[in-house]
Amino acid sequence: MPVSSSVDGQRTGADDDAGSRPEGPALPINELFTSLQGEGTLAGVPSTFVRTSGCNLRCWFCDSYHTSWEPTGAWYGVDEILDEIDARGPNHVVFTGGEPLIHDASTTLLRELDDRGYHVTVETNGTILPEDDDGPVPVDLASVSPKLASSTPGPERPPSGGGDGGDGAENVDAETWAERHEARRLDLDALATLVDRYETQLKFVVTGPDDLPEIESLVADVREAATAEVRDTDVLLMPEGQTREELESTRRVVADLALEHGYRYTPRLHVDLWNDAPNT
Ligand SMILES: C[S@@+](CC[C@H](N)C(=O)[O-])C[C@H]1O[C@@H](n2cnc3c(N)ncnc32)[C@H](O)[C@@H]1O
Ligand SMILES: Nc1nc2[nH]cc(C(=O)O)c2c(=O)[nH]1
Ligand code: SF4
Ligand SMILES: [Mg+2]
Repeated sequence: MPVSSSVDGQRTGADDDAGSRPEGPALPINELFTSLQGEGTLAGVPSTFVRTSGCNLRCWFCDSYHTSWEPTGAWYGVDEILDEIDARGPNHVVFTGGEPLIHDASTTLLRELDDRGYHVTVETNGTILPEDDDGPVPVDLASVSPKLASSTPGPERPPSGGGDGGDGAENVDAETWAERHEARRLDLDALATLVDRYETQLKFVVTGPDDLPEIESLVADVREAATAEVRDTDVLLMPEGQTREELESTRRVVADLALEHGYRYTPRLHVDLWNDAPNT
């Protein structure tokens, strides 16, 4: 089984409560664990996962909604997070969330990880760039998952966990969040910049064949806007599903779509192995 740690939400208050937030660069951490990378081109590689709380989007299917609009966990100093990563074996680190790049201290952590020689994958929705006043930060693999129209929540597709949109920072109703999600979910300039700066995989969550026209049109737009090449095998189709049972009904359909369009298929290895258990 994957190994979780003391940085797994035992402290209280994933908010700005000065009493629980350490001085200096810090991140609200939902979970920190060691597992096999379950998704994408590095699937199967032992990796330390750092999952932050909070997100700028509200995908109805989010498998990590507890980090995004029901934030749990606590603030940890970047130094504490680095100590925990150093104490584990893997050279591969996966920085995820929530949306990890909404936090100012994400760039501090990423620069430190680069200095220490880790291979770092950033799992991001592609709406925010990993950069600060000192410029772009080093990332070994940008694992970008642009969100399609089929991710937008609505009355018939309420967000997982029934979240009403409260994200710890401000409380707005579900309808407002649906509008915000729709307005924010795609930023072509940010996607093109990620492709130009980093080794990038575009990892789409596919709910069914109706998603393919939007994927094809978005990939064409990114190719047009970016200078770097986007190969068909850099485009990954990932079946939507938080549980083995859900994946059972989507993965064959999505695998066939990948074959048909020449894109790459990615499994959700961790779901196959450990279903929807936390810290996996
Ligand atoms: C929880 S997100 C965190 C990183 C970032 N916010 C993002 O969306 O890319 C991690 C990965 O899980 C994917 N994901 C979330 N819910 C999913 C689901 N129900 N089925 C398949 N993939 C899902 C996301 O698209 C993303 O690739
Ligand atoms: N094993 C495992 N692999 C993953 N790859 C990306 C994940 C994520 O939630 O970002 C993830 C995850 O939650 N678990
Ligand atoms: S972008 Fe979507 S999938 Fe990623 S954490 Fe936010 S709500 Fe979840
Ligand atoms: Mg996950």
